[in-house]
Amino acid sequence: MAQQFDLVVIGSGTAATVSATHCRKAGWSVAVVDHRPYGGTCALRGCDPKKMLVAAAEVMDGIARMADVNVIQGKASIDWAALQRFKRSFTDPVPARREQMLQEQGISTFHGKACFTGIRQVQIGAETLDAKHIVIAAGAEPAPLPVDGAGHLMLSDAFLELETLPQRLVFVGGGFIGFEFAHVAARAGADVVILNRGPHPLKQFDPDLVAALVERTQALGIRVLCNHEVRAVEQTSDGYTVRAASPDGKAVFEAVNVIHSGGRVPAVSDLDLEAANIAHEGLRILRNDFFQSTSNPAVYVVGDAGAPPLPLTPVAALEAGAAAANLLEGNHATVDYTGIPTAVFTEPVLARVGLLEAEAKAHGLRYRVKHETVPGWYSARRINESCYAFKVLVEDGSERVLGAHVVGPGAVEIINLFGLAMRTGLKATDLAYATFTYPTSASDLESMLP
Ligand SMILES: Cc1cc2nc3c(=O)[nH]c(=O)nc-3n(C[C@H](O)[C@H](O)[C@H](O)COP(=O)(O)OP(=O)(O)OC[C@H]3O[C@@H](n4cnc5c(N)ncnc54)[C@H](O)[C@@H]3O)c2cc1C
Ligand SMILES: NC(=O)c1ccc[n+]([C@@H]2O[C@H](COP(=O)([O-])OP(=O)(O)OC[C@H]3O[C@@H](n4cnc5c(N)ncnc54)[C@H](O)[C@@H]3O)[C@@H](O)[C@H]2O)c1
Repeated sequence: MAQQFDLVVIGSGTAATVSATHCRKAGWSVAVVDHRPYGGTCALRGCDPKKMLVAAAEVMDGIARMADVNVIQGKASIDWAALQRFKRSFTDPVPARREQMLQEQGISTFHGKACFTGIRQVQIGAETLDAKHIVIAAGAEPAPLPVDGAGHLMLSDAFLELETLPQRLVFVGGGFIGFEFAHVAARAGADVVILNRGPHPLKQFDPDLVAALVERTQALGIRVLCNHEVRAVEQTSDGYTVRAASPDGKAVFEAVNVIHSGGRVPAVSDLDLEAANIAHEGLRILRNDFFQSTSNPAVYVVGDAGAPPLPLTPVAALEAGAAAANLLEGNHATVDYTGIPTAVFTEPVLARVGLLEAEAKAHGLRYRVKHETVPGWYSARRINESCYAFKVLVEDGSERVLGAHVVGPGAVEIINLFGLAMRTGLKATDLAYATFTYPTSASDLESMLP
């Protein structure tokens, strides 16, 4: 006999938790299902564990910068096993706590892989759930790469769990994961190569600031090779051989581990979307502005599973909140993606909010721009940081901030302030009026305005 619910949510990550708890608070009967430990990518296999590892890299970088000016004497090193234990002190309790939190609210929790067996029906192993509504919050997974021996690629989940750090690593892809993990691994003493298919690594970011970060990355001993498309990974007696197509023909690299950092796609291929008449183009479910399937009105799709414009945790939460409001009160809530910041947690951080200069040009906007490289500014000098640059675009007439881009100390918090301005309609003149404590990264902001 099928169990009946007002709402079944597939996933237990950020998007799932937000939509499930909102609907439960309104009195709906709600079920959540996940086939992996409860908590989702951000808390267990993404943002949070990654930034625990970054914490050690930050300290190592600070020591290296101060040692360069003879302020720090002696050597420090990362004890990788201890770092992993420290990380697990955060991640290990997450699944039980998340499931308990849901259950305490009266949400039923299921374990197993869900797939559709009807318009409003989901199967989990031997259990059948009938639902008035279903939210797909199944997240994303590493993209299948057309690489011979792709099965040898280590996934980001496994990298974050490594008990010992291999001495030689190759990253397949120069995006978020490649750069963030490479910066951690290099600070922990590994020999690291990033191979990127196209000419532009981190292509979502300002190319001038990416160039500054690449220079800083290479100064750490990390080799960043563009126009290197990985074609094959072969197992050897002590690791792997990586073969890539390169401008010079073929390039060959040896590594103990080869890590997949070549992009992620919505994790919807096992859901049997056809069984529920859910229209899709490839792995992109067709949804309207209210996050509802265009072909099955009982189904909403949110977070990474819906291929959002920015596959980030805060976006998953925003979409799930809007979808829950639409489920409860009828379709009315959309998400404004303006002014949502994003950052690459290298050391130093590269961050962005709003439009790239090329996008502002393509939109035909009239703007002025200030782009400077400022390692001489006090915030950078104080910590002997050589990489500090920014680019800020302000629209002529309206004085709206169109886009802001920073690489360097405090970049992420500066970008958060620009994001606040963009989301709340503060003008560049308002930002200039603000008075921040000195000397801080925020107090650099005024000098960044064009
Ligand atoms: C290494 C890494 C680092 C990241 N760092 C950041 C960062 O610093 N900042 C940031 O904002 N974003 C970061 N992200 C992205 C962020 O983690 C995601 O955008 C966010 O977690 C998406 O949340 P979600 O709820 O949509 O999906 P998820 O959190 O991925 O949850 C989906 C859940 O659904 C489950 N599931 C899937 N299919 C089924 C099924 N058929 N049946 C049952 N359960 C199923 C999965 O097991 C998973 O638990 C990072 C991602 C990675 C991989
Ligand atoms: N700080 C953050 O917010 C953060 C951190 C990590 C991951 N994430 C999320 O995870 C997603 C996936 O991250 P990612 O780094 O895997 O993807 P990405 O899209 O950022 O970068 C993938 C890169 O791999 C390259 N590539 C693909 N196939 C290749 C091949 N065969 N050889 C060489 N290069 C190849 C692509 O050209 C691209 O530059 C991100 O889009 C982001 O949404 C976010």
